[in-house]
Amino acid sequence: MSVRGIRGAVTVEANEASLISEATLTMVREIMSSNDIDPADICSVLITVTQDLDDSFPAQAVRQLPGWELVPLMCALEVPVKGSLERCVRLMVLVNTEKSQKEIHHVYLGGAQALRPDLAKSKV
Ligand SMILES: C=C(O[C@@H]1C=C(C(=O)O)C=C[C@H]1O)C(=O)O
Repeated sequence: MSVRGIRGAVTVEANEASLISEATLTMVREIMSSNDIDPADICSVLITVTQDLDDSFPAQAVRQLPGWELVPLMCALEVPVKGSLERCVRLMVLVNTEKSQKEIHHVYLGGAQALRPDLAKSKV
């Protein structure tokens, strides 16, 4: 068993709490299903948001998912690099798994696919 990191990123249509929650949960569900993860095996989750998303804490939505009550969550601001992708929620999930690094599926959705086209396309 090793600790592996799984990355996710998704863009949000507008700075509204419901849209931030919806996009974040879509990304979380896709990470969980494509990597066959049980929330009890998650060590922690770091969520970053770009500065233009200030209508809610995405962690509050994630915590409502069944089985996620004890998963340690943390939100932070993404590095505000000039000209970088707007309205983006990023995730780093640390999980205990038997999978190798190559077997991990990272999830880039919507406009965030442009961040890592190499990962967005590949399903190892
Ligand atoms: C390219 C991304 O955006 C930024 C750059 C990263 C990188 O170069 O690896 C990782 C996270 C972000 O700080 C991404 O989210 O993948």
